Amino acid sequence: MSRTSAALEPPADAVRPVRHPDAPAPGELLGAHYEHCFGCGGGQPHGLRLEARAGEGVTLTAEFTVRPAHQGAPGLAHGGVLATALDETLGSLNWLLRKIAVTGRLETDFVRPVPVDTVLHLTAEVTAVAGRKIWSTATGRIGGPEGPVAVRADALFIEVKVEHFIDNGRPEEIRAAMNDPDQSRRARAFEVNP
Ligand SMILES: CCCCCCCCCC(=O)SCCNC(=O)CCNC(=O)[C@H](O)C(C)(C)COP(=O)(O)OP(=O)(O)OC[C@H]1O[C@@H](n2cnc3c(N)ncnc32)[C@H](O)[C@@H]1OP(=O)(O)O
Repeated sequence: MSRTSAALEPPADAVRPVRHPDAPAPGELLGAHYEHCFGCGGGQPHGLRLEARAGEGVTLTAEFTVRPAHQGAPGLAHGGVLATALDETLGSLNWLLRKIAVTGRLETDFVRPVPVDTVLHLTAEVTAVAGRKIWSTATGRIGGPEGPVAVRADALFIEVKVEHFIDNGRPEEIRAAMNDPDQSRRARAFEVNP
């Protein structure tokens, strides 16, 4: 299978990622970073409700159960939904670095069809960092954490300042997120150091 594009090959001067000292302990559930996130929030009726758990180093595991609302072909997960699960999993890794970053590029291989009711078992890790760029990779398996690979992705995240969201997001949601009395939830909505 073809490997990814040149933009997803870290340069020679890229460095190994460093887990932030305040990152959640290995095994700890990350929880939703924002209630209305389609990938992980509980406030989206048809959202993925993906659950990610910190791993060792800058790695994590995640699970997503394909529901009927996630179909593309009859009885099968939509490819865009699977890409969303990969994007959410990869995006969650940045919480272990305590960096605010958005997806710049996401390249996905769809290896096997994923039926409704299947649990997709994901693993992900940051592979390299250079300046504002963060390279990461994820794999999704079915039939169990050691089952056959169904999807995989490589990605480049770009670190941004919190103003990225404040300046570009719809004011209504930005205001609501910033006025959340819970400081930790307020911070996590934008993945900012609390
Ligand atoms: C907040 C919490 C999130 C928690 C998890 C959520 C998981 C889901 C994650 C997402 O889905 S985030 C939403 C989807 N992504 C976006 O909406 C991003 C939209 N794009 C942008 O806002 C800008 O294009 C971006 C911030 C990514 C880059 O713009 P900048 O003006 O800041 O950067 P610039 O264009 O100067 O590029 C900086 C470097 O990155 C490189 N780069 C930027 N975009 C790239 C790209 N798409 N592909 C490859 N390289 C890219 C660029 O070539 C350059 O490399 P060099 O430094 O080596 O010159």
